[in-house]
Amino acid sequence: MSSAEEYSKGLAGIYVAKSSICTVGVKGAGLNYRGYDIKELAANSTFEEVAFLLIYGYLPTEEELLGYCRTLSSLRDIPGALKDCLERIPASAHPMDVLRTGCSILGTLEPESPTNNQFQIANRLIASFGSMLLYWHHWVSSGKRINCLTLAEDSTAKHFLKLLRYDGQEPSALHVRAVDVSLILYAEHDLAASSFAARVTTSTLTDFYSSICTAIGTLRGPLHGGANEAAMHLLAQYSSPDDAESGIMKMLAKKELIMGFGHRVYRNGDPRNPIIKEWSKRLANEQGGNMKLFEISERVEQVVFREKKMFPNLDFYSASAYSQVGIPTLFFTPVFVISRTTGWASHIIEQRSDNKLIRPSAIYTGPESRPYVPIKERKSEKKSASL
Ligand SMILES: CC(=O)SCCNC(=O)CCNC(=O)[C@H](O)C(C)(C)COP(=O)(O)OP(=O)(O)OC[C@H]1O[C@@H](n2cnc3c(N)ncnc32)[C@H](O)[C@@H]1OP(=O)(O)O
Ligand SMILES: O=C([O-])CC(=O)C(=O)O
Repeated sequence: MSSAEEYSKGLAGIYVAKSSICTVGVKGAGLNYRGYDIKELAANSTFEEVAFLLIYGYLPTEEELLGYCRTLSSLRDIPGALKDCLERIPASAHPMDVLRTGCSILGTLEPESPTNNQFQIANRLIASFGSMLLYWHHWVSSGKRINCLTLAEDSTAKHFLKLLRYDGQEPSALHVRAVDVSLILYAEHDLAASSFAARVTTSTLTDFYSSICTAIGTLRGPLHGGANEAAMHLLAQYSSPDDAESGIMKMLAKKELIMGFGHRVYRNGDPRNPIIKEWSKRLANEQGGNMKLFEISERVEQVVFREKKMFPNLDFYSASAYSQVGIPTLFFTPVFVISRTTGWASHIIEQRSDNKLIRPSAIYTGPESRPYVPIKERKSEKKSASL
């Protein structure tokens, strides 16, 4: 039993679970998914392979992978009742709220049961989050009811890009692979706030969808997954690397946070950053790429390192990479959802396999015990204008 003296704000440095899913910043192990180095996975595997690895615990054979890809393809369409609900969500809604809501509605239509188990729901959500988002997007932006199915052999990345553009054109192989690699990088990160939140929810023995809704809501904030969107808003303000340098210097002088920098666990760099940065540069060098955006990003990286010795996390160069493949800024964090559902699912499955209610304690700092004051004898203690 730990004591009040061992309290750690934000649970920093506190171990609260045993997990066999992933290592983050462990000396000598860096970032591994079930023992496999992220660099090797990003260079050689596909998102579907990594999803299988995380959910089922081992790398699939060729035949198993083929079967898994077929399963995901068969789960991409969404029920009519869900489409009806999506059509009622306003165009002004944040796309993360659309996914959180879509997940919740699917949970009412296809609830967890012995015939719809945790593995089936995990795959259903991985396969259909892109469909939910883009069905809503095309409806609210142009009144179009899209067909959420693309070719059976399309990967998750290709399905997403095809539905996003919906112009009948094939997305380039480079764009598809860039998104595929980013999905691999985003898939899992041990007890990041959203996965921890999912485990807390799971620990009450609730249903699978509730845990995923919790995780989406937690990922949405700019200190976590929402940082990729926030980083893009920041970069978009600058017209040149010099302009970016003076803007960042002003922010640092005011002690403002630079989104996409810093990390709770990594102290000397995020191992995913060089990989996504290389992809962002590669996209910038291609026809239609945005070299200026890459150069602005690189200058921001140099200035933040020079001034604060802080390094970019995965969210920073994901912003310029996603922007260059034509993903709208507001969809950056939803793409993170599609990928991280694999990690969340593996945490939900693991938590359930050896469950204990997660219920830590707080150090009480409120008033001493005091007598109840009858309402007629009370004087207002109001401190702020809002009630
Ligand atoms: C995929 C992901 O979710 S990765 C994380 C994405 N989030 C972001 O990029 C948001 C920006 N970054 C941050 O806010 C933080 O670095 C976090 C939330 C990621 C980690 O936070 P913590 O581990 O609590 O670090 P903490 O806030 O204690 O930072 C230590 C110091 O560095 C400063 N610092 C940390 N990150 C930043 C930043 N991005 N910009 C400016 N200063 C920063 C803090 O203000 C703090 O300064 P202080 O000691 O003078 O108070
Ligand atoms: O681990 C964290 O705190 C955040 C992070 O990098 C991730 O979720 O990928």
